[in-house]
Amino acid sequence: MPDALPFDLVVIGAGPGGVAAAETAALLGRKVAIVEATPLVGGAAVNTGTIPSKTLRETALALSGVRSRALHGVDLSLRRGLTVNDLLRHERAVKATEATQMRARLDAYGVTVVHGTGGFHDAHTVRVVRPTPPGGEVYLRGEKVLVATGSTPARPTLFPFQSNRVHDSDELLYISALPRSLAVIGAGVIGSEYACMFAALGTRVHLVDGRDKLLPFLDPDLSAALQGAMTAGGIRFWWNEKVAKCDTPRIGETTLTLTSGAELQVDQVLVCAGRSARTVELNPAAAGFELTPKGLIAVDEHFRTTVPHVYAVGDVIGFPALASTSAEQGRVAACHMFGSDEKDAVAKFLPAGIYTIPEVSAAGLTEPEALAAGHAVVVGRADYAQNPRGKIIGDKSGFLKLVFDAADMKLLGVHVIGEQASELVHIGLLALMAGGGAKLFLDTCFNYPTLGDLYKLATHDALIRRARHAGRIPRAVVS
Ligand SMILES: Cc1cc2nc3c(=O)[nH]c(=O)nc-3n(C[C@H](O)[C@H](O)[C@H](O)COP(=O)(O)OP(=O)(O)OC[C@H]3O[C@@H](n4cnc5c(N)ncnc54)[C@H](O)[C@@H]3O)c2cc1C
Ligand SMILES: NC(=O)c1ccc[n+]([C@@H]2O[C@H](COP(=O)([O-])OP(=O)(O)OC[C@H]3O[C@@H](n4cnc5c(N)ncnc54)[C@H](O)[C@@H]3O)[C@@H](O)[C@H]2O)c1
Repeated sequence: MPDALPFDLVVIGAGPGGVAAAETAALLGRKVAIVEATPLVGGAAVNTGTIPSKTLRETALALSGVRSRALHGVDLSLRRGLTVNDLLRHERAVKATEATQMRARLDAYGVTVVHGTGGFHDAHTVRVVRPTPPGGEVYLRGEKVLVATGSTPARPTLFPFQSNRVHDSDELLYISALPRSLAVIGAGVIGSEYACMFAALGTRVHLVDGRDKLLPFLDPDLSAALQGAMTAGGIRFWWNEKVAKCDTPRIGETTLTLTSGAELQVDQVLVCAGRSARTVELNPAAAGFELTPKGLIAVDEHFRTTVPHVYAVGDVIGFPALASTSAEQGRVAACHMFGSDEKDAVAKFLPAGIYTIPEVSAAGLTEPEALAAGHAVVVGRADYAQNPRGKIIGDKSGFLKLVFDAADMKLLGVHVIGEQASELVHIGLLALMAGGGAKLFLDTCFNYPTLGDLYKLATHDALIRRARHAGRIPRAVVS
């Protein structure tokens, strides 16, 4: 082995987890190297997953006229001449800019970016195989090593991915034609988001899932509302179904035979059946740790593996496997390994933002979770249609649901479905972080007209329900 270049920290994988750890360690004055297998930094978040899918959604909303159709009598639909390039152009521009900016930030922080595939040579040394040409190997020695190699789409063997009409979520970004009809396999977050996007573009979408409920971790009111909106948007759900057979003739439509015997004829197939941790090139045995039976890396609350100077964050450690939480974990790991108390734990409340059409977002407890935890619960709901900004943007079905502890009116959970849900949730998220509740929302003066004002309306609703329950408010007498 040639001499290894010495660093305080060697990070393997430049997705949100690895980049956040590298930047944090650099800010703490440490000498950091980050190894990335692809030519661009940013990982799945920037290059194949989060940013691409959200950009495609935005483009689809604009091109299809879905947003403008909600406004009275305005239809700006451009769908007729839509090509796949119209859809993908903005996505390519946004992700390229984001990756370039992220790389520039790493350079500015003095982080050494090494292009190549990293794996353990021994517990402190990472061997990097450089892409050819020019090829070759580089060895990096880290006092600490952090693994943030992320995940790749699961590819069930039943599906002929060699066909150019059967895709996983990475390949979807290279389709050559918009699907006339599409079977999406897996109604998880990725499948639901892409199903909505294609339905908005006018593709006939079938959404197939082995389970019987849409995104079961959501508050049931939101899950039901989302399923209703997706159905109204033209998506056909196939619950308790898996694909038993997928026939892709060279010419003509693909036939999917489902476990019930039902047959679907579709133009293209998108498989979104979960993701697998990427550890194939890692060689963890050389570092002295093993993978779990599910192929993940087990860590403690500081994101340390069983080898104390080796840490792991992000998708490679499993749930919740989000860009937001991966970055959060990266910061905690970097602070812990260098003895900083700047950030000693991940945030107590982690939000979920799901970019379906309509968008859904939540933080804290759902109503059933709050009840199961023994709280006396009162909920407050406010519909976008009751709010002037909601009327202006033409969102007739969105709503905000707040879950309070009826005893002290502290907020336990916030749930939003509708335009800008993933932004609107942050008001409730901050209230959760601050231990606030009804008083905070009533004391706050919100801009008018804004969706933020829904917090006041939902709080009033909860207070009225609570007072009614206690018999303190008489019902209005209708004459
Ligand atoms: C379609 C889709 C949509 C998503 N939408 C959202 C969303 O809206 N919000 C959200 O929060 N999350 C979203 N996610 C999830 C999010 O993208 C991931 O949770 C996040 O990117 C994980 O970050 P990471 O740092 O763990 O790994 P990744 O982002 O996967 O990055 C890992 C990096 O490591 C590199 N690598 C792997 N092995 C090696 C090696 N041996 N040597 C060198 N480099 C290596 C890879 O090339 C990659 O660049 C989405 C994911 C997908 C697929
Ligand atoms: N907005 C966001 O936060 C966001 C967006 C996209 C992805 N992500 C992350 O990406 C990860 C992966 O998402 P995903 O949607 O691929 O996985 P997932 O595990 O969330 O969902 C997979 C779905 O596919 C179904 N399924 C699996 N195999 C099947 C089969 N053979 N036939 C029918 N149904 C089948 C499962 O029942 C499940 O509902 C998640 O961890 C998620 O957190 C997050």
